[in-house]
Amino acid sequence: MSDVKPFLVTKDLSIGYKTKRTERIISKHLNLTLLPGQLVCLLGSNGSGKSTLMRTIAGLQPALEGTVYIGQQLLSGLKSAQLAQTLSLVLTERIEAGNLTALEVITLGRTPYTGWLGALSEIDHKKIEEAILLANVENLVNRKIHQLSDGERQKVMLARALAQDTELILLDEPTAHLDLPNRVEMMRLLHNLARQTGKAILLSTHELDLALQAADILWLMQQNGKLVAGVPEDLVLNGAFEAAFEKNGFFFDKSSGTFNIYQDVCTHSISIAGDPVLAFWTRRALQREGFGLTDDMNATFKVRCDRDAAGTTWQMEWQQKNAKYFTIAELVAAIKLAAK
Ligand SMILES: Nc1ncnc2c1ncn2[C@@H]1O[C@H](COP(=O)(O)OP(=O)(O)OP(=O)(O)O)[C@@H](O)[C@H]1O
Repeated sequence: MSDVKPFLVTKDLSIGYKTKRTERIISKHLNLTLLPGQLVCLLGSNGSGKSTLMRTIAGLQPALEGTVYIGQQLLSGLKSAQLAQTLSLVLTERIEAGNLTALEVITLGRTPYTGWLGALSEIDHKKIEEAILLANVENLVNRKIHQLSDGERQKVMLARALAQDTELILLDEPTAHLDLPNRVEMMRLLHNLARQTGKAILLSTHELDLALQAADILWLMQQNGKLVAGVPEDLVLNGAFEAAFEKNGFFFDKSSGTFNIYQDVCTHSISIAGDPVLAFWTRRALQREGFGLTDDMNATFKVRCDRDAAGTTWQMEWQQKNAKYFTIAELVAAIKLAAK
């Protein structure tokens, strides 16, 4: 057994909403652990309870039952100043930062140590500088926060959390509003940060692909209210990942690690061999057309794709016939014709 001390532990935690008359349990019996240096992605379909769990862990809403330990201490016993030195929370909503510059917002991350408008010590300055470098926002520090793009502001808010220098960082949908390159960059940044700094990072996201690649551990909120935790690849192979997002009209393709919106509608089967990149994109085009793909040697159409200095070719065999094509468009057109 490892003797690494977790930064976060939940014991038999129930999360949800309570009024005088009603209680709505979103998830219960949550026994979760977050270790130093771990990047954990919290995934689940809309309304499954991700924000509720994040808010409960951050102490923004009470647990219905059970306990949350931050470090070795009970969350409910921590004073807000102590909590702010242990846990930082980055939300997606636009913050009201008036006319502040990015540097001033990042500096606010030191408030738990300096007090409101307190003088900055040498350590504070050092932590702010480190945070700016880690979050890669050197070029933004003198800009007004309200003049930044969503992606730029999101990185500044991460820098503020880093300046707060807590063991635990919680981020609610940090990639919302970002374009694809910035989503990839943010995930890579968070992945590297966990590794470099030993902080534990928990983020909720709808970026299934990126989470599968970047997370050390996934927390999957299932449709039945249960939460399954594990290494991404294990959750894919044991079907838990697929089950969390089960819906009619698409399925998770374990062989490519992507959700597939197409369903086989054609009875003919096709096998594809050869160059793996060409095979991948050929498969995509054929699935869109509704063809079933197989590894079976007895497939109706056998395609072999190759790439060399002369270019790309698709060789197809069917019913003792043989033909060669030079684009996917030509291949698909030929198969559609032959399959009629
Ligand atoms: N203040 C509230 N009072 C009662 N129920 C609430 C409250 N806020 C959220 N809920 C309900 O709790 C459930 C979980 O909501 P939550 O916002 O945690 O889901 P989520 O996984 O973050 O969703 P999304 O992916 O859409 O952001 C939902 O059914 C929601 O309607």
